[in-house]
Amino acid sequence: MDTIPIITTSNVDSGGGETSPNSLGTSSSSSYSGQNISITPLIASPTPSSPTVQPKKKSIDDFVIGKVLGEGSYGAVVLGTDKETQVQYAIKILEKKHIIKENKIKYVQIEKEIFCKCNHPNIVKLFFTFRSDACLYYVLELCSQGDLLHQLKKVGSFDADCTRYYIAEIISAVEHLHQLGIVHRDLKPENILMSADMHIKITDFGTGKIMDKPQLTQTNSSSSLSDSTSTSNTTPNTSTGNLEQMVDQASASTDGTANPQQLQKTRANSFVGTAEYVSPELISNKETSTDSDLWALGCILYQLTTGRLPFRGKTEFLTFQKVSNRDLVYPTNINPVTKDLIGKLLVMKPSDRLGSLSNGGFSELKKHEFFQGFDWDQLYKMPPPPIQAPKEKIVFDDSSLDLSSSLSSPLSNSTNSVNTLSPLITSPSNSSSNNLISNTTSSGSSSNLKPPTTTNNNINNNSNNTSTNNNAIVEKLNKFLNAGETILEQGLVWKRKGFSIKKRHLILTSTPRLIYVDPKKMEFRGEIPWSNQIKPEVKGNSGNFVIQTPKRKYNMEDLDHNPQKWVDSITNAINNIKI
Ligand SMILES: Nc1ncnc2c1ncn2[C@@H]1O[C@H](COP(=O)(O)OP(=O)(O)OP(=O)(O)O)[C@@H](O)[C@H]1O
Repeated sequence: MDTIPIITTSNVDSGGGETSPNSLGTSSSSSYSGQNISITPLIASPTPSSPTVQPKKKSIDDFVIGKVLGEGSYGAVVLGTDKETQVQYAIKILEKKHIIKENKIKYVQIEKEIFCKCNHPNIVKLFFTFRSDACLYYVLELCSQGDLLHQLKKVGSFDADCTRYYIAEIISAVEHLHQLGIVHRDLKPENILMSADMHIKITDFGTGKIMDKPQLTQTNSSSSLSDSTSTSNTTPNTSTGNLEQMVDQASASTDGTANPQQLQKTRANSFVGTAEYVSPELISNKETSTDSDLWALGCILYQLTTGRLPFRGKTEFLTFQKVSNRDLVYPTNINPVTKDLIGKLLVMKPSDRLGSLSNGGFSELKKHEFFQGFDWDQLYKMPPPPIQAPKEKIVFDDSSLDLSSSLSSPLSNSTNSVNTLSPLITSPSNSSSNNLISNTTSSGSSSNLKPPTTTNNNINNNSNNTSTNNNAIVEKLNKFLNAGETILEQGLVWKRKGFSIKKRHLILTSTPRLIYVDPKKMEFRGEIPWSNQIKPEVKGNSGNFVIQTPKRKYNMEDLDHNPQKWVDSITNAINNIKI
């Protein structure tokens, strides 16, 4: 069984939810991964020059909250500017009630512990944590250039220099994790963010695993453990944790859904990351080790080089089958050295993967011909090369063409983490209904859920302007309509209430009614009471709008940055009723 031991670290949030500056500073000039370099100058601008010197306890009131940067399964991430220093951060807001309801306590705790342990220029830094009655806040290093997938999509695939540089940064970060005994378990371009100066920053440790023992390094002068590995001396503690206490306190004041049985189940279940990057050993026997990350690394190298996912079926089940059979097709004109490295990472037997402790470790991986002439010691001093496509187009043999694995396919707009494997493996029929198309549609980016271009039409009539995708969405929304009712406007919005930010599908109906639903679960969440006094108004220029009712103000942000459409549609609906 896949258990997740918890190691209590000295730098984990103090009890009582006090502000807790990350203990990064304890090794501010530490050597990690054997690179004797100072961390501080490498922190991407604009980051605090001295994250350790934070005498004052922080709270959310110390930050000016800006736009929503993204949404994860536990909550939203917003831009936050420290009022005192003007430094910008990404603030992850986790709703306690939601964490409890979704049984995510352990995952939230693991993520925080891993953030606290890490001290590497290519891993997102956690600077502060604090809490309010309703939320937990993680103040993180801001990565303003989106994620690696976003960068890859801009050019299709990376040229050799670019691939080598970014793979080297990923390797350096993964080596650091493994030296700390941390397995990421969900490495993929979406979890690799980009800083303002275009360095990669690995994030999303919610599915990470802290091994009982940190991975021993190879006998190699350039592989000493970093200062921060001293946390490995700490006592494993599987029963209590400050975060748990916090959430327990919260549960006392909510609906008390965090019953022990549920929590135990969550702990016992094993997250497997994302189908396309999952290693064969996880599929066959739910085994996970640092070697699983090497498989994912091979997948990422393939993806950056070719612009395609190495293993991609039309459903998760078919993807798992491809992984299990190592059903891998290379472009006909792939560089043989790159192909060799991919082949040595995508090896079925985990311990035979290049970089595995039993196969030379990271020092051997770094010596591969792919990195010939690459000065690892200079990695953090070199400016990143420009992101560009190779001069020669990547060519696949036509017979191997599987559009579903292409980056340009809408299927690959977003790959979603999946929880447990067993049902998907044993039940193909089940898996086909669980495929990534539906996952992507329900939880994917706004680009997948573009609203129809026309407004004030009966969208249910499937006008010519409406894409197939939109029709499918509208069809799904039909269940929220009353008899004879049609949709006047619909689209994804961020709905803000205090510091709670939720993604909702807002629907204006012909009755008229303004209802909002959970777009992932497709469940009704509420209704904005309609009256002729309702007043919609655009706020600023970043997609925000408010709907003022006699009793309450609803703050929204249109994900397509077209708040005007809501103001127009609502105003039209009011006028039509008046007439
Ligand atoms: N440090 C950051 N800087 C800038 N944007 C960020 C940062 N961290 C997260 N984001 C944005 O917020 C989104 C949500 O991040 P979060 O870590 O909460 O969840 P996730 O990685 O998408 O998925 P999940 O936690 O559900 O597995 C990211 O996809 C990214 O767009």
